[in-house]
Amino acid sequence: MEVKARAPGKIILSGEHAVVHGSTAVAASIDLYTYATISFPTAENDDSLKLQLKDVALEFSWPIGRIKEALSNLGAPSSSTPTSCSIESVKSISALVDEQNIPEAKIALASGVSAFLWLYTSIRGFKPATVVVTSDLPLGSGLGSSASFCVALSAALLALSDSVNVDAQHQGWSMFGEPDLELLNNWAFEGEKIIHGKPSGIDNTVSTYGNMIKFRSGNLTRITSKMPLKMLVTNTKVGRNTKALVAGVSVSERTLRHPNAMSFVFNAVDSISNDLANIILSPAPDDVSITEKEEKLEELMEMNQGLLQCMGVSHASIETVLRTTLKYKLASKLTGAGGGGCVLTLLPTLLSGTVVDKVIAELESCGFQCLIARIGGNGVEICIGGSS
Ligand SMILES: Nc1ncnc2c1ncn2[C@@H]1O[C@H](COP(=O)(O)OP(=O)(O)O)[C@@H](O)[C@H]1O
Ligand SMILES: C[C@@](O)(CCOP(=O)(O)O)CC(=O)O
Ligand SMILES: [Mg+2]
Repeated sequence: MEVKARAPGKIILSGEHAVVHGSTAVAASIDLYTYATISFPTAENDDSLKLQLKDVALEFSWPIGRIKEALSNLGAPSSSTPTSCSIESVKSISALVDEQNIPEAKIALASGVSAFLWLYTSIRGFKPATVVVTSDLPLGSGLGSSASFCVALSAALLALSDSVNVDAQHQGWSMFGEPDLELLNNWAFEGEKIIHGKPSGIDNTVSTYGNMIKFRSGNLTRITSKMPLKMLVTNTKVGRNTKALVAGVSVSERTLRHPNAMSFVFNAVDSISNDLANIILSPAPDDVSITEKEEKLEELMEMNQGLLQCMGVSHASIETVLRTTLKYKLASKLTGAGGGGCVLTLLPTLLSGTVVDKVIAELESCGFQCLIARIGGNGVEICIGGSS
């Protein structure tokens, strides 16, 4: 028996960082996924929990007895009640992760491994299994790999519990029902907290529900775009860590130093996100109105980028992408935590394919990697039997 879940990555069209401080943000799922597969030991004597992270070529194995000993305070698992990892459990889990000697160059992965251990033991308890994770997403680049990792794991784990309804006879990928999605999203948020420190919840929510959402203070509004939206995603390949950008060096510290100024910045972002959502939601019956709306979106993206710069999360590589796309009269903004990572560029409907090819060629000549993301699409899905 094998259970496989997949959860999409995301782009944030407007409002990253400010959303952590209570502003509205708009995000959409993209057709790049993280997959989590759980299978059970065949050998009777295999009493261990194994985690294989294929993208980073790392494998971990813990004897179940060792996990039980470290997390003896946990009690019976309660998959229907998402629970935060206590300070005491954080310490015990860190000890379990430290014992695995992750190479220094890959130490950023330790938080993901900790999130895995918390989700696994809280939802499934102390049972042996092998969990394999693979992803289409670049890790740590602003496309929400951490959230899709937590959503895919929560989905696969919950599918094996009594807390959700899954149709074991269904062939191929299937979606969860509404109450199950809420439970799964809340669990994924607990994992995302371990990776990010202080997440807003937008990434796990859009990965869970898919399509496009407006998000503010933990509440989501689903939105359906009334216009075609094509985005070029440029990965600067400059690595960074969301936790550090959210909490440490930049936004939160700047907010402490300049609370009034930053509250105006966050309010401006809130208005930009609401305006952006209204434009996307209003009907566009012909090419002229689509072009008008695209011009307004471009302006809002540029304004949002200016405010992200103001928050201190831009980067020289991001500025290079902005300058390059501007040469072709295209508007761009960073997406996700910034500090490197990915940049979004709106590709207007009437833009010729030749211009798109030229801008991509110029960006790639700078060492960046471009992709055109399909926006929207399903959120998390499950496949029992693992044939897909
Ligand atoms: N496929 C994966 N395999 C292992 N760890 C992952 C995977 N996807 C995400 N992670 C965890 O999430 C972290 C990256 O999250 P983050 O810094 O928030 O960037 P982003 O969410 O933009 O990709 C990684 O360092 C790792 O801990
Ligand atoms: C910066 C932030 O708004 C988005 C982070 O996205 P990512 O981890 O960089 O993909 C943080 C959050 O909302 O939790
Ligand atoms: Mg993340």
